[in-house]
Amino acid sequence: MMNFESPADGSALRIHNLVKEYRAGQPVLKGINLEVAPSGVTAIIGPSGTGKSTLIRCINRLVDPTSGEVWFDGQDLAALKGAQLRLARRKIGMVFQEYNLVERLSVIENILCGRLGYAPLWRVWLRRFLPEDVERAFTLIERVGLDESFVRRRADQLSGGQRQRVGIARALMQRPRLMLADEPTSSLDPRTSTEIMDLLSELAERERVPVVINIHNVDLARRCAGRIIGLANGAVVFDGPPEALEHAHLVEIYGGEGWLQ
Ligand SMILES: Nc1ncnc2c1ncn2[C@@H]1O[C@H](COP(=O)(O)OP(=O)(O)OP(=O)(O)O)[C@@H](O)[C@H]1O
Repeated sequence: MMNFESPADGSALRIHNLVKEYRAGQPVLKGINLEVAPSGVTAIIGPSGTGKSTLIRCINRLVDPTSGEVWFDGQDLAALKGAQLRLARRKIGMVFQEYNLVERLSVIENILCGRLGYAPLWRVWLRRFLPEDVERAFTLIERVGLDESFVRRRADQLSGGQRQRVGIARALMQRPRLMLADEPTSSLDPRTSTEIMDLLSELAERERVPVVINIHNVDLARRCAGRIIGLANGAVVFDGPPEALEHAHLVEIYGGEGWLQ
């Protein structure tokens, strides 16, 4: 078998022959092979139910792959367990469609939650964060386009776009080596979706972190990603820059023709 142990070849992530079956004999992912460069935005597009979320979640092990390898930072994430998996996971920031904020906590506390994987339990329990973590949380509030007036606002008082900005800041708080975003704009209006995608793309460059995003909106994927991966029926059917994504590819990915006219 080929061995993809090291990212010394310049990839941040290498996925080899990844298979996921929720039911035995019915693979949702049918042997995915992918490499993600250490910078830039990669968008995964494809019809509903084709396995985009499953793919993203197999990377950080919110879903356990059935077989295959996920090489990241010198380790096969698919093979890790317990403490090793927790350590590896904290290097991967995750942004969710429904934000996954703690509603009754303030913006700053939600952002500081990004450090939970690093802090000893007693600090978490007493909510005593290190001054440098608090300072970084303040910096990130501005970096994601909010201002200091948001610091003490509770998460349940925010709009969808503001919540997603907090979700992104929380992921960045981990100082991640890779960011995953699972349909981060699906609950947002078109203008806010564009702003959030532009923000992710700007942060990918500024924070020098590769970002992999599942997204339904092909126009937004084209606008913000340097690379598009088209999934259909659990397999990669397109992999290239936005300029190379043509009508025929969209027909292959989504099927049919009428919707494209
Ligand atoms: N926990 C689960 N148990 C069983 N089947 C699941 C589970 N999660 C997802 N599936 C199935 O796996 C397939 C792929 O789902 P997945 O959510 O990965 O697709 P997707 O491309 O992200 O879809 P969408 O764009 O609608 O979110 C679907 O048929 C779905 O019903």
